[in-house]
Amino acid sequence: MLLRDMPSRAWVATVLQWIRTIALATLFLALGQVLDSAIDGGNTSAAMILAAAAGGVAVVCSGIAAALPPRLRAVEERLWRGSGIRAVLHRDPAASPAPTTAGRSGGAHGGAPRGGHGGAKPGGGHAGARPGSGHGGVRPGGGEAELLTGGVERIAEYRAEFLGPALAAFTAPALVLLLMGVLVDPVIAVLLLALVLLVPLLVRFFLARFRGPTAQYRRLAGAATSRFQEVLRSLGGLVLLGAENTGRKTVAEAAAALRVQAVALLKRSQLMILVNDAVFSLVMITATVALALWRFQDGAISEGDFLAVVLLATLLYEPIDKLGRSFYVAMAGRTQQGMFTQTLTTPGTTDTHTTDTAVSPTAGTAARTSPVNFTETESSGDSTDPGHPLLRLESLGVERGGSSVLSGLTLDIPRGSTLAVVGPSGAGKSTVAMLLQGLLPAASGQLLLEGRQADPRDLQRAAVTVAQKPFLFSGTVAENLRLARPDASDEDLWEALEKARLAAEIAAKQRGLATQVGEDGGALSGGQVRRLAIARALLSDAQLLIFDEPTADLDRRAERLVDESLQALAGEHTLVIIAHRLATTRWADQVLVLDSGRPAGLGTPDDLLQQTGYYAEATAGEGEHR
Ligand SMILES: Nc1ncnc2c1ncn2[C@@H]1O[C@H](COP(=O)(O)OP(=O)(O)OP(=O)(O)O)[C@@H](O)[C@H]1O
Repeated sequence: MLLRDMPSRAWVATVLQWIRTIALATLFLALGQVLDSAIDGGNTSAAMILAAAAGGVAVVCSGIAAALPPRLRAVEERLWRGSGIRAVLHRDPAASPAPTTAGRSGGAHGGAPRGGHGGAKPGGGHAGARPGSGHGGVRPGGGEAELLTGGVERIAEYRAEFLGPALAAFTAPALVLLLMGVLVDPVIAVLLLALVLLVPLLVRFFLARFRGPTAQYRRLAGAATSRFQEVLRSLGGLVLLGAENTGRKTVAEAAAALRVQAVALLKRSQLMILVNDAVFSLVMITATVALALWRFQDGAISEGDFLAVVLLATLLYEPIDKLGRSFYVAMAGRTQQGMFTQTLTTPGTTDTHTTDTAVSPTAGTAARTSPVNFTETESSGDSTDPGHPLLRLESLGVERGGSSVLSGLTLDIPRGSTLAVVGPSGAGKSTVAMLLQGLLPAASGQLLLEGRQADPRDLQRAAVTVAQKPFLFSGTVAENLRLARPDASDEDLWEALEKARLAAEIAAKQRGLATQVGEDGGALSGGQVRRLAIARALLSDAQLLIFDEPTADLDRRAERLVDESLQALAGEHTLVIIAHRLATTRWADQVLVLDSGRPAGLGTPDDLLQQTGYYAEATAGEGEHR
């Protein structure tokens, strides 16, 4: 357990602690010799020099061993947080960076995360890139935000500051007892060994007792953060509705639940400290003194040996002492590490269309316990099979919340074609988008990607969704674009902007690609934000680009520009456009009309306009309102 999680650099602290233990044992043995020599009237100087030297080594090793973990902790924090952020980013179809090659400091299993791809499932239902949600989709959910902040700190503390010293502390008794057995008295050493062997049993007992409450505490902390974020995000709406108190109550309830769990956890911690200090150390010292007295009275050991044995015993309860002091660090760190790996890198849950590495879908237990186990897989991005349409849907059905929301959907989406999906509210348009992006499973029928049965991971890699309100990070235009391809040159960025019909407007800005934008767009208009998201999606090299109501809430001019930018992609890219405004579907190759979860029409815009039905009626209605 310890070894698997331990970063390789933490071994330095472990080795230093081992040297310190041997030095301290040497010091105690030398002090025993000093006492014996003093009693016998012999020369004590050699033993005193040895004691002083050993003491010096112990002090130096302790100093270095104490200085190392905080540095390692900073490295671990950076790597884990980087890995988590990348996993979240990769979930956003419009923000899927190609892999970087950040450093790797770990051993075979326990290394720090490297810049690979974390699979990421829509975090606890809050953060997924739900195409129809109208949100950017990249924001981490509350639980994930908690993981990426406090969680990462706990993980780094556990891996960098607990594991190395803990391993040293747990193995130190073996060294001490060996020295005691060889140099003082094997009988005392063997009997104390029996007592020391109780430690692993105690550790198991407490681990089992703490695991549940710690995990529960972390879950509640995540839920509280999530509620808080939700309330913050919807504060404006809540105020308008006069419902601030509801928001306040929600947060207060989550905080109260967290408080109760925190108190329960503290109580258990106190119990642990009591067991450590009052029981184990007392038992250990009493037993050692009793054994030493017994052996001394039998004449088996000298006064000096007696002193050495008692002093050496103080090194024996180091493991339980360490455990008592840092138990919470270990439990919190392990729990967070497990949650981090599950939430941000669970195999088979996401990782969009990335171009060269991905989480192994078959990753085993080791992979699930550490986000470092990214395996290289082949890109699915470029493989094309001209014999098949890019996507084929055969009698597809989808269920949500236990009810059928889509059924009997059959259609082909050829490579380079544009499909517009239209229909009244609740017809199932977003459901189709989620299905095509691998975010919802098919309940019936089949979905073929290039002629092969597509599983959600294939679809997540192949498709990218540009959400209705794309999320921009605080940073420059270039930084926001490079989320999709970190190694893109400025030329690549301009090319993508050109295709998205945004290049001229960015070039006209004083700072060009270095123009600062923010979460709300900053220097950009709503339409420009959407075209920036289109450019970002283009940079990702996805096979399928899904646009979720790309022109919703835009004025006519902005709508026209976004529409032009989409048209410019037609033919070269495979597009699926979820459209409210039918004007944006006029140039589509085929239009799918949905009604109450069933296909109510499929054809070219012209064909559908000739027929009576939703498409013709809604198009006419739109014309009247313009
Ligand atoms: N999370 C969910 N759980 C259960 N049912 C859902 C869920 N989300 C949507 N639905 C239902 O699925 C059906 C299709 O919803 P969907 O969001 O795909 O419609 P839509 O055409 O995109 O609607 P809109 O234009 O209003 O966004 C609706 O009946 C809706 O109530």
